[in-house]
Amino acid sequence: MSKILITCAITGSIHTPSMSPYLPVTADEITEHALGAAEAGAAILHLHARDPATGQPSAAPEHFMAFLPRIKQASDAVLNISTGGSAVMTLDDRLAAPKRAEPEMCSLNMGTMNFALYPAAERITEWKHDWEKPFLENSDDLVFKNTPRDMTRILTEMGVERGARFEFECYDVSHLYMLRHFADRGLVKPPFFIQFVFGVLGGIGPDPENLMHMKLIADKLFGDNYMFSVLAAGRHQTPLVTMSAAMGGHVRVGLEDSLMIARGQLAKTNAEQVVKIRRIVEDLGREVVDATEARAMLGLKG
Ligand SMILES: C[C@H](N)CC(=O)CC(=O)O
Ligand SMILES: [Zn+2]
Repeated sequence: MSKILITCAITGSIHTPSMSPYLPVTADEITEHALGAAEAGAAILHLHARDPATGQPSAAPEHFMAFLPRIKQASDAVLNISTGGSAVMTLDDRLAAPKRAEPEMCSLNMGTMNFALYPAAERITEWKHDWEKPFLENSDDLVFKNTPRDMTRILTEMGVERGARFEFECYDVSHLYMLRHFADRGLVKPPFFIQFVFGVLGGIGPDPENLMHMKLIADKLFGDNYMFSVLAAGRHQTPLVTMSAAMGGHVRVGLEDSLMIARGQLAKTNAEQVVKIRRIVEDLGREVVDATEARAMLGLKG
């Protein structure tokens, strides 16, 4: 089986500080977690920022620039900056930091969808910050917006104008057809790095049959011109990313996607999840690629 690419998503914009004392929030914490994940074998670091005082998801370029140069200086890992940000942010907000940082890679969510986080609120009894409870509870009426016009703008301003390549986040089969549409329009060039996303309430369910189906349709739409990776939320993370590795795919882990390292046990670092998945994929006979190989595989600007 081919070599395997590990992505680590360091902090995200879904989990909140009251869910885990180990969620990195400050620039120091995000830098430390990112370097630890890279050291453990993650070739790509997927990055969001937070307000260091409150832990609230932030689009502010200064919050990103407080850790990006430090990570870049200390590691050759590929930096992948989110353009998804958080569903409560405008597109201008979401693009501010990526346009400022001009990274090699950005994420791109391939559609508009419900993004329900409120079930998580029901498990929390003590809140660290006032913003957390309303943020989670109001997600029952939250829409993550990425219309074809929004996606065209992101592809143009980050891809065409700044040379970034993309982690295409596909939360459903329909998102694969949307990517095909943009490929037919020549706005994206192969090889396509497609992240199958499972377990977000509003997207496709975290079932192995859905992973098989997503791959079946991606094979049909993109032939050999794509690589797939899998991420899955919470307790679905290890089973589904392991399945991806067994199917010849790539994997994404990190505290953005799951706060756990085992049933009922919080992960203390992002690196712990990278070490765990690395052991599993190497036991499956896969060879983990480093950042240089990842750049060659994905055709990054370096
Ligand atoms: C489910 C993940 N939060 C997908 C994600 O990482 C989206 C993005 O940042 O653009
Ligand atoms: Zn993200």
